[in-house]
Amino acid sequence: MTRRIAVLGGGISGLTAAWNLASRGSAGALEVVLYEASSRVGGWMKTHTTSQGAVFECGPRSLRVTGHSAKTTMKLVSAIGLENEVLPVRSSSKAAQKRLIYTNRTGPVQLPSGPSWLFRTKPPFSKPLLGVVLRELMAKAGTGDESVFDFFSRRVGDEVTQYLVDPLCRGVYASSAKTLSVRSCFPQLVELESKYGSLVKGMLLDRLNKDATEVSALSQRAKDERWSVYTFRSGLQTLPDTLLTKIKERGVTVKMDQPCTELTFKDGKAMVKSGAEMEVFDNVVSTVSAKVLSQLLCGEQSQLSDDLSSIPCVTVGVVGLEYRAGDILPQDYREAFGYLVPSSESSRILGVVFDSASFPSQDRKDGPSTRLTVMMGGEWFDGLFGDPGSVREDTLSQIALEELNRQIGISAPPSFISTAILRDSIAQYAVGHSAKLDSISQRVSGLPLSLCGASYRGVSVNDCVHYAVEATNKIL
Ligand SMILES: Cc1cc2nc3c(=O)[nH]c(=O)nc-3n(C[C@H](O)[C@H](O)[C@H](O)COP(=O)(O)OP(=O)(O)OC[C@H]3O[C@@H](n4cnc5c(N)ncnc54)[C@H](O)[C@@H]3O)c2cc1C
Ligand SMILES: C=Cc1c2[nH]c(c1C)Cc1[nH]c(c(CCC(=O)O)c1C)Cc1[nH]c(c(C)c1CCC(=O)O)Cc1[nH]c(c(C)c1C=C)C2
Repeated sequence: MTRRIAVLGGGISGLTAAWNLASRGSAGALEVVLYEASSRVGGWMKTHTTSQGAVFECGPRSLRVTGHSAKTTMKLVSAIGLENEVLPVRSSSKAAQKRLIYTNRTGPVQLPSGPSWLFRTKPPFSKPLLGVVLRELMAKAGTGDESVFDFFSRRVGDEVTQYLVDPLCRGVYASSAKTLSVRSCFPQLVELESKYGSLVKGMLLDRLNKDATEVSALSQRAKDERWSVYTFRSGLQTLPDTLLTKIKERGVTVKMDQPCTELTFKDGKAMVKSGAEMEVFDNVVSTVSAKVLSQLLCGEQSQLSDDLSSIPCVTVGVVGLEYRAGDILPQDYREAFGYLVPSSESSRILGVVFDSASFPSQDRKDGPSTRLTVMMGGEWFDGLFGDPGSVREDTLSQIALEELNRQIGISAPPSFISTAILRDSIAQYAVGHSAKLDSISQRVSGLPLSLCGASYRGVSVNDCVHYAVEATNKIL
């Protein structure tokens, strides 16, 4: 008998889920229907190409090659025939090595790299970092879920946490180290602490343990050629666009502009309502955000709905800028990845990506230019700019230009500006997140419902792909 499976959402998680079901399920055994609320696939993955050929990413701009979930993405990239479209950044390049932080006192300075940091005092730090390493080796392990800030202050002290760890939280979760749960945001580090008693010791010893994940030709190439991150020649949207074509070829029904408006369960079946239409399925894979899913469930699942609605998301403002000069950035850090601003600094922006440094081939084709992306808001969006629904895009781009002028002295007018307010775009794994996940998985266990997507176990594209494959493998 044919099993009917609904996938809710056509972002990278939903497309991967549909692809895995359609390519691994035996012929005729599964019927897969994907519901997408909007008129395009990709979700937050969205590329805009100007008429002069410059590529601007509205959401994600590069994918990591290290870690378990990165291998799952590279396997997918190979399986759908995109190997030749990959555009890597090598680890040896300045864009991979030079990541900067900005403080009002120092301006942009390079993040620690290499042994010289151990013995010399370099800004913004007040001492050489050798003392921090020794302290880390001796620090006591913590108990229970704690904030990223508490975990690192205990292990490496407040200064390194403030200038190194907190900016990283802003550059991945758009929020502060004080809000986020270390267990949910950096589970590998908590594991190293509990296994080895020290992160430094753990990182050194763990190198000896081989990752047993099957290595695809692409991840072998990434390893041999020492890639750091990658995108695709025409931008990241190549991935969802290609997945859409491939899932259609494999018989998946894709319902565009058809949001799921209600999800109910009866007698082991799931009923998906979209407007006036209702369809019955044997399983549903939800990849929409926890907040959206909580609104689709009706009265009988009120406790599950409450748990889901307690996983928040923040809004990020993204201002893409192009300048008609190759030397708009100061010489010292022109080739860097970009800079992040710690939460302790007064700044109306989170950080700036120097896109041209990582991917110069995506610059416009008719002469020199520089592409930058200013990221704004996150946890601080409403406090700085007001209600995301009422903020004007040109207000955000004006603030971005003012901060670029104040922070790194760029006063020239850009030749192109693209501004997007991405509402509720980055899930927040606050302290207590893992307890919420336990409660959610208990409540879901009796239902024909699988959950994946950025709300639960990783916000990166790699994690979204990895957990979509894992969730659908369980159904298969
Ligand atoms: C500014 C920004 C920068 C980022 N940078 C990076 C980066 O550099 N590298 C990286 O790895 N990650 C990055 N990320 C994170 C990553 O892009 C996202 O976490 C990931 O794309 C989420 O994918 P998803 O499919 O889980 O969810 P989404 O992209 O949110 O997809 C969900 C889909 O569901 C649809 N939908 C919503 N409601 C319904 C409904 N009722 N019925 C049907 N469909 C519905 C939506 O329209 C959407 O298409 C970034 C994110 C942002 C916002
Ligand atoms: C300033 C805001 C943001 C910038 N990027 C993001 C935000 C909120 C979102 C984001 N960036 C990355 C990821 C995926 C994480 C992963 O595990 O793969 C997400 C959700 C990638 C990333 N960006 C930075 C780091 C250190 C990472 C981790 C992976 C990697 O090493 O490449 C740093 C960084 N992000 C931004 C800037 C300006 C910046 C550093 C200079 C923008």
